[in-house]
Amino acid sequence: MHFASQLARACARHESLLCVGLDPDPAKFPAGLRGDPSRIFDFCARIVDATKDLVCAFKPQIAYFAAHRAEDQLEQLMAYLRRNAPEVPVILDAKRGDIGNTAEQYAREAFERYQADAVTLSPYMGFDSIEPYLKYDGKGLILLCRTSNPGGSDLQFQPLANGERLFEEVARLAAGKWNRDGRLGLVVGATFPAELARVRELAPTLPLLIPGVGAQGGDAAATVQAGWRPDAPIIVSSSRAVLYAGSGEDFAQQARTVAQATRLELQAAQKALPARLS
Ligand SMILES: O=c1ccn([C@@H]2O[C@H](COP(=O)(O)O)[C@@H](O)[C@H]2O)c(=O)[nH]1
Repeated sequence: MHFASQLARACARHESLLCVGLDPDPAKFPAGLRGDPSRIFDFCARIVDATKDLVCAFKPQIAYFAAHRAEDQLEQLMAYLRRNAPEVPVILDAKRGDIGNTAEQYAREAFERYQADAVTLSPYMGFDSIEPYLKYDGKGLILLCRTSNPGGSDLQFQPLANGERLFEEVARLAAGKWNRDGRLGLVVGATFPAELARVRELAPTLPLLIPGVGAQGGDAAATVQAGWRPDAPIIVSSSRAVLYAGSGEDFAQQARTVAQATRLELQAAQKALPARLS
């Protein structure tokens, strides 16, 4: 199934715009698992079980697995997600970007090895670095546009000859000539609601993956206001605030409590939108 359809179904079925980011850091694990990289899968599986009915997507971040030589546990987690939460699309956060023949290998990694439904990519090497991923039918490609970190402005805010800023050009390309079969989306940080609104203007229907609520301090209500429209999906991602909500035996229950609160905050913001927007 097409990534956009999977996402729309999961959003509707779970009445949720929330994505839980799976960034497993053994140093932050609860007592009993703490400091043990061989328990990465176990930790993530408990979080998945506790939140799978509350989310529109999961987003494992590949670095947290690779850094601990735990790619096998990422494979195990992807298989677990397919078995236990088949209705929830999985976005592999890998931020890949390279020349075509290397990109082919990264695409194979994301879509064949890990069987992700979508992958995050850096667009700064141009369209030929994106093209190999398009060979995988139905898969979503989510391009970095206006990232959530303060240093994102260093390059993404650079003005171009036409007066627009670089992130605006990325949004235009993704909504226009690069979006050959409607499978592109954009990453925009919740920490910059004004730019989020600008990206929504330039890319009125593209799915936006929005990290930055929770630990980075982005405002959930402002995010919905700036980015969500009924025909314009947003995927609001939170990792640490959910994963490490508790450090005791009840950590998964604590994660659920925070995920549920964030989901409800996003729902309330949807309902508060003026009728002309919703
Ligand atoms: O602009 C971006 C793009 C990606 N990320 C990733 O999202 C999560 C955020 O984690 P939190 O704990 O919720 O802050 C993490 O995996 C980043 O690599 C981002 O933060 N900003």
